[in-house]
Amino acid sequence: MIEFNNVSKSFWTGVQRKVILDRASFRVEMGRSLGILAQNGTGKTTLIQMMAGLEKPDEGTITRTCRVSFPLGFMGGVSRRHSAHENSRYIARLYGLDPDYVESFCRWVCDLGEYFEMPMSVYSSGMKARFTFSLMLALEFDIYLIDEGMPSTADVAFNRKAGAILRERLQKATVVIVSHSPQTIEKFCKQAAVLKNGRLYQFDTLEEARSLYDYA
Ligand SMILES: Nc1ncnc2c1ncn2[C@@H]1O[C@H](COP(=O)(O)OP(=O)(O)OP(=O)(O)O)[C@@H](O)[C@H]1O
Repeated sequence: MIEFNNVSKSFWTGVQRKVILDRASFRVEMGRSLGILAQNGTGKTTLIQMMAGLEKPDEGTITRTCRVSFPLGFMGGVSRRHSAHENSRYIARLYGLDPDYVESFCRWVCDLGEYFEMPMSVYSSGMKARFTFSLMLALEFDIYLIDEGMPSTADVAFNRKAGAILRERLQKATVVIVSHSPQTIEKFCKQAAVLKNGRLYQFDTLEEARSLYDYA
């Protein structure tokens, strides 16, 4: 479970205060994947980073009682000077997992060919996205955090493979996806919420969430 209790978060831009959350309280329960709809620039990334513990709230508390992933696409902990091969083994050791398993899983999922042995600094953004996505799937989490759906890669074969693995993983794990697109959310979640004006409005169905979202 991830619980937000009276959480506020805002940024001072030098001109105005940009409010992301205003004393918001809500829960993400295990086994109930949640899609959060929000317009661009309203705080999707900030919210998911708070869930992961990468961004601190200004006020209130965030409690995690299970294994919560880093957000999909997050490059922290990955060294650009090292290859995907080295990074996957290193991260496996940090998480107490078998480096051979994590390396071979990532090698298979991201399908980078000879680039798997080259420093990540030479990867394209699509290659980096493929590697961090495969790494997230290789590690065992109870809740997976995903910012804007699948990695931004034009590689159709990868998208299909990664999507299939994610759907299989979701039979046991829970996912939180933040997106501006209801189409992205409906692929993975039945329950949905809308982030708007510093509040998170939770609904039982995506249709209900959509009616508030479309009204905006
Ligand atoms: N450190 C910061 N200082 C000032 N403003 C910030 C900071 N971080 C984020 N913001 C602003 O807060 C708002 C929310 O940012 P965030 O990246 O969470 O939004 P988002 O919904 O993920 O955006 P997008 O859809 O464009 O990726 C944006 O207006 C952004 O410019």
